[in-house]
Formats: sequence, structure tokens, C-alpha cells
Amino acid sequence: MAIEDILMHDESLFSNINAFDPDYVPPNYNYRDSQMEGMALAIRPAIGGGQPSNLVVLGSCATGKTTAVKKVFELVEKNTTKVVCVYINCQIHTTKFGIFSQIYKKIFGHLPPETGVPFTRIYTKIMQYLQKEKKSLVLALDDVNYLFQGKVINKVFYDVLRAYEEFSGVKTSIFAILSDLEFRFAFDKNVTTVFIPNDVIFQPYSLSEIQSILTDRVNAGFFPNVISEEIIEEIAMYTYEKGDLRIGINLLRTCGNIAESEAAREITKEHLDKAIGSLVPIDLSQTLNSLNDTERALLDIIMDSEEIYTAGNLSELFKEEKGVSYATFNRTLEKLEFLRLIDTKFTGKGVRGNSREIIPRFTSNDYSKCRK
Ligand SMILES: Nc1ncnc2c1ncn2[C@@H]1O[C@H](COP(=O)(O)OP(=O)(O)OP(=O)(O)O)[C@@H](O)[C@H]1O
Repeated sequence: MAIEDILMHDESLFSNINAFDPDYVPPNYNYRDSQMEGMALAIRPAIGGGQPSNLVVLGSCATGKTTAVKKVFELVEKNTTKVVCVYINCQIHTTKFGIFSQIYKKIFGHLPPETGVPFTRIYTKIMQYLQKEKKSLVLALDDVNYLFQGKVINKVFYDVLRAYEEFSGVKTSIFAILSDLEFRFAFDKNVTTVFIPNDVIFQPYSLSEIQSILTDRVNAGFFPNVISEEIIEEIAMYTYEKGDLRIGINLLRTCGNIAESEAAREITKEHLDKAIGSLVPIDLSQTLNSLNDTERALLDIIMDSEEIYTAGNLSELFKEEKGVSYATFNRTLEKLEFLRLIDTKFTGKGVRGNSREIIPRFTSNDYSKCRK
């Protein structure tokens, strides 16, 4: 097909390609009623001027935590003006200032100036507003483990949950969202005792739930008869095995794109096989995009080698190539480990037996796909 034909080809298989976007909010949102009820119960007291509860929202990736919180917040705001609900993605907003700036924006409609305004002024303005208007604050912190570094989490939790000490009558609560049980243990160690939560658990979806969610998505995104039930079933099986609903949604879109590029009217098994072959781990590509140049350079060295480095060897090599200090190397390595891109394993060898081996947590094949 000529390039122009590709660009202008308007016989699409998609009735709504946005139905496969990460931020698409499905109108049919099933299987999460009890979790959403749990959240509503935590917020309800605030509507009558009482104290909202704190929650830990726990469930593995793509179990619908973010969507559920956003849906509940939307419903709350539709029904009352007494509760200010703020959702924050802690992968993006990692500092106390950044987080309170987002709360400020939600209340006043614009961000505070980035420079020249001390934190306390922003904090005071927020809390005085809540006090004067007799409104409560419910703050959802998604992927809150990103605040473990530098103990940011403690400062934020303290400032939010102890606000009533300085601003009497102000009622606040936090929904802490976590996607890994491991983080839950770290969380308990990291967070001050001011936070006493109830738990809301998002269990993984069953195979039939996945199949029904994907079928809904097909109906929302494709024209009728573009994809057969058998292919949806196969995608559901694959998704279930991988344990990540996002993979299924992504596969649907990719299959559609491949079929369209071949001017097919229907998605076939061959299209699905191709789509599976082209999959890159979603989390991996997102994480890689967030790295700075130094972090990426270090990861390149680790991935480009057949051998497994020790931390000592790697630091020498990195110093030679990039001219960075040992402290920078160490910090960079720690960051890669924190992001779960690498594991470091003590070998029992070396000086005082504390030499470490650096082991990537994904294959070089996946890495090269994401690097493109
Ligand atoms: N019950 C459901 N019905 C329809 N779509 C769903 C459902 N649960 C999740 N999804 C879809 O799966 C994707 C992931 O959902 P969401 O972001 O809410 O999960 P999450 O648990 O917050 O994930 P993570 O922990 O990785 O941030 C979204 O595209 C969402 O629309």
C-alpha cells in the first residue's frame, strides 16, 4: 500500500479506538462493587461533617484500583460539595511540595507558583479553606511506594493527617494505593502511627471475568463481527496466564491495528500471533521512559553484556565510560534496584564477603524491544 493510502485509508475496524487507551473509563465497570462500597463507607461520614476513614487499597497490577477510586470520587463529587477528593499518581508527583500543589490546584483551580512561595503558605491556604468551608479532604495516593524514598511518605502523611492539630475541626483521610504485597510490609515499616487504615483488597480477576471484561471492550471499540469469540477466548487465556488485564486490552488494539494494516475485515489467529510476538512488557517500557540519562547508560552497560557483573566491576566500567563518582554509581544502582529493573545478590565473596552480583529482572530481548 502506498504511504498516502495508509494515511488516508478510512475503512477502520475500530468504532472507537480510544476504548483501548490506558485512561479510558469503561461505562460497564463490573466485579468491583464490594471494593467501591468499602471506599464509599470510608468517605460517607465526611458528607455529614464527620471523620472519613483511612484505607489501604491493595491489589496486583491492573485489578482496577485506580479506576474504582476515580469512579467513587466522581460519585462523591456529584452528590456533595462537602468533600474534596484528590487523586494523585505518586510516580509523577514524588515530593511533598508537588503533592500539596496538586491539592491546591484541585481546590483553587490553578497550581501555586513554583518558586518563591514557601510550603507553609500553600499548606495554610489549603487547610484554612477546608476549615472555613467546613469541607473534608480525602487524598488518594496511587502507587504510594514511590514515596518511600527519602521518607517523603512520612512527611506527607503527617502533614495531612495531623492538620487538625493546627487547624481545629479540619477532617482529612488518606487512601494509600499499593500494587504489591511486598510493598505492604515495607509500608507498615515506613509509615508513622498516625495512619490507622482499613484494608480494601482487589483480588485478581478470574478467567471468566477477564473474558467478559474483554468482550465489553471489544463491543465498545470494534465494529460488529471484527473479532470472533474464539479469538477473544484465546486473548483472555493469555491475559489470565500473564495476570495483567492491560495485556489483554493492549492485544485487542494491536490485533486491530495489524488486521487493519493488512486491509483485513476480520481479526485472525495469525494477527493474534503477530500481536503477541510484538508485545513489550508494559511496565518495563513505562519504567524505562522515566529513567534519566545516567540511569539509562548504566542499564545499557548491564544489558549489553553477556556476563554478570559484580558491583565492583560495574562501577569501574561505569566510571571509565561516564566519568562519574562512586557515590553517583551507587545511587544510580540503588535507583535501578528500587524500580525493580535489577536485583543485586550478595555472593559471599570479595572483601568481607559483601561483593554483589547485578542481575537484570528482564530479558535483553524485551529490553531491545522497549529501547526502540
Ligand atoms: N472491572 C473492570 N471492567 C472494565 N475494565 C477494567 C476493569 N478493571 C480494570 N479495567 C481496566 O484495566 C486497566 C487497568 O485498570 P486500573 O488502572 O484501574 O488498575 P490498577 O489496579 O490501578 O492498576 P495498577 O496497580 O497497575 O496501577 C484499565 O484500562 C481499566 O479500564
